[in-house]
Amino acid sequence: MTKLSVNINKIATLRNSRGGDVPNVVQVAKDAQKFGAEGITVHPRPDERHIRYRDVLDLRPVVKTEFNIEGNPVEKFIDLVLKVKPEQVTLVPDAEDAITSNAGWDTLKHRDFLQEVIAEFKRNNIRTSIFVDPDPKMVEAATNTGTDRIELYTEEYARQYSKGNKAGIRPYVECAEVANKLGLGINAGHDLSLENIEYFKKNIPGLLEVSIGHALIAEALYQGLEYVINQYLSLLRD
Ligand SMILES: CC(=O)[C@@H](O)[C@H](O)COP(=O)(O)O
Ligand SMILES: NCC(=O)COP(=O)(O)O
Repeated sequence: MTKLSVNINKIATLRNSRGGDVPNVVQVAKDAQKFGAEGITVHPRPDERHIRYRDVLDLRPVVKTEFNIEGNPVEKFIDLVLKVKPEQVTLVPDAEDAITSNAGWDTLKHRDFLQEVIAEFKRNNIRTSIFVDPDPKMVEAATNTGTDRIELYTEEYARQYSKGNKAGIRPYVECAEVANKLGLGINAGHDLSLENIEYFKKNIPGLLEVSIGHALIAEALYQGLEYVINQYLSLLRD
C-alpha cells in the first residue's frame, strides 16, 4: 500500500501572504487527516517563507497519522526535529535561496555527513529518508548512509509525463528495483499530481509513500471553486 502524506507548505504560503492566521495550518492538518490523509508533511526553510518553525511545534500534537518533516539538516533544523520527534525526517539538500527543492543528495560525496546526521535521528527513534535523484548509483550509495528510506525526486518524471513521454518512468523503475534489492524503503515526491500519480504508482514496485503539496492544493482550489462561488451567490441573492 502507498500512503498519501499531504504537504501543507502551500497553506502556510497563502496565510503568510496576508498576515494573520487564515487559512489556519493546524486546522488544515486536522481536516486533511479527517478526510483520509495518512500523513502530514512540512518543509520548513531557513527563511520561514511558508511553514514556520513555530508551526511545526504547533502541528505536533494534532498530527496523529505520520508526521514527516523535510529539510536541509542545518543545526537549527536538526534541533527542531529532535525536539518535535516526528515519525519521519526527510533530508533534502536545498540551497537557502532555492524556490523549491531542485536536486537530490550526492550520496557518495556526502556519505560521512549523512551517516552522522542519520545516526543521530535514528538514536532518537525517528525514521529517516533521503531525497535522491533517479540515479541508481545514488540509490546504491544511499545504503551506506544508514538511511531507512529514499525519497525519489519526481520532478523530471512529472515533466516528461506532462509532455506525453511515459518512458520518463524508466530511471525511477530502475532505482526502485535497486532500492528493493538493497532493502531500502521507497518514498517519492515533487510535482506529483492527479494527472501523473496513477501511472507512477502502477509502475514503481514497493512504493511506500508519496508526499504531495503543490498540485494537491491547486487541485483542491480548482475543484472547490464552483461550490464556494455558488455559496456566495446564494448569500447575495435578494
Ligand atoms: C522535497 C520536495 O520535493 C519538495 O517538493 C518540497 O517539500 C516542497 O517544498 P516547497 O513547498 O517549498 O516547494
Ligand atoms: N516531498 C515532496 C513534497 O512534500 C511535496 O512536493 P510538491 O507536491 O509540493 O511538489
